[in-house]
Amino acid sequence: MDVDQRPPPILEARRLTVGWGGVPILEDLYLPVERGAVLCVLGGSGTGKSTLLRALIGLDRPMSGEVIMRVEPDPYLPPEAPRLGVLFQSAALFGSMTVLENVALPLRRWTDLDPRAIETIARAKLRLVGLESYENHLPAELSGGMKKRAGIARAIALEAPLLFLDEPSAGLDPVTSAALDDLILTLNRNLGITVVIVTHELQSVYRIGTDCVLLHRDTKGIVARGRPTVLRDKSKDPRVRAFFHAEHSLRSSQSDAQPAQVQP
Ligand SMILES: Nc1ncnc2c1ncn2[C@@H]1O[C@H](COP(=O)(O)OP(=O)(O)OP(=O)(O)O)[C@@H](O)[C@H]1O
Repeated sequence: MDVDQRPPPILEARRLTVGWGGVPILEDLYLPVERGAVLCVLGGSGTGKSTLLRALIGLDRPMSGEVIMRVEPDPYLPPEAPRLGVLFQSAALFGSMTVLENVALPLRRWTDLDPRAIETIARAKLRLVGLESYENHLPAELSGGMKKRAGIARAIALEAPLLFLDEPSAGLDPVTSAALDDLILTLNRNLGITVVIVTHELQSVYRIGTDCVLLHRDTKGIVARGRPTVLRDKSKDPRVRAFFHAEHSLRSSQSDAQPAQVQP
């Protein structure tokens, strides 16, 4: 018998049911996330991608099931400090603080480093995301893409090994969006950060995704899982083909069959 030599998943949702007001949106989900993956969560509008993300990061309590996160404790942080980073669609920067202060915030909250050390670390994170010249700007003075970069710098300020991104390219032009993809790849490949990303942008999925799950309203679950280009090219499932090829709409759930935006 083969013995599975792979390390256990860094994140594992087991028998997870999530929903609102007692009504399940996704039921009995099993979702392991491999260490080092860039997992794209895909699905039509309203299939529960954001709801799932909120449960995975512990922001909302699932109706049932559990989420197991296997990350090493950081000896320099208190045990209750977050070990995951999150970038919401809005980037959620504090408008009255400079970019540097925004990035320094988690360090001020969770470490007892002196202010100069905190500034040094925050500057290093800004350099990593290409915003070193903007540390004294206010968020309102940044473009959409820069705000996302600042949000990512803050999300990784505490060296989180897991990063969750909710539609990072929303509202960005294709060039800015591609540059953001490059940054996500750098974080993944150079720093080893595991990424879970909700996105509608298929070009981005093909560029950065090592793995993806396709959610579907009919089954309230995952209808396909695998490497995005493999699902696109090999799947015979009409729901998967509809999503990746925009060939036909689904008989049973019209809105769910809307394909992701395919750029030329
Ligand atoms: N705060 C909320 N309260 C009640 N219902 C909600 C809430 N947020 C989402 N829902 C419902 O849960 C379902 C799934 O929504 P969710 O935002 O998770 O889907 P999604 O796949 O992320 O959609 P989209 O791609 O349009 O962002 C929808 O029917 C939505 O109306």
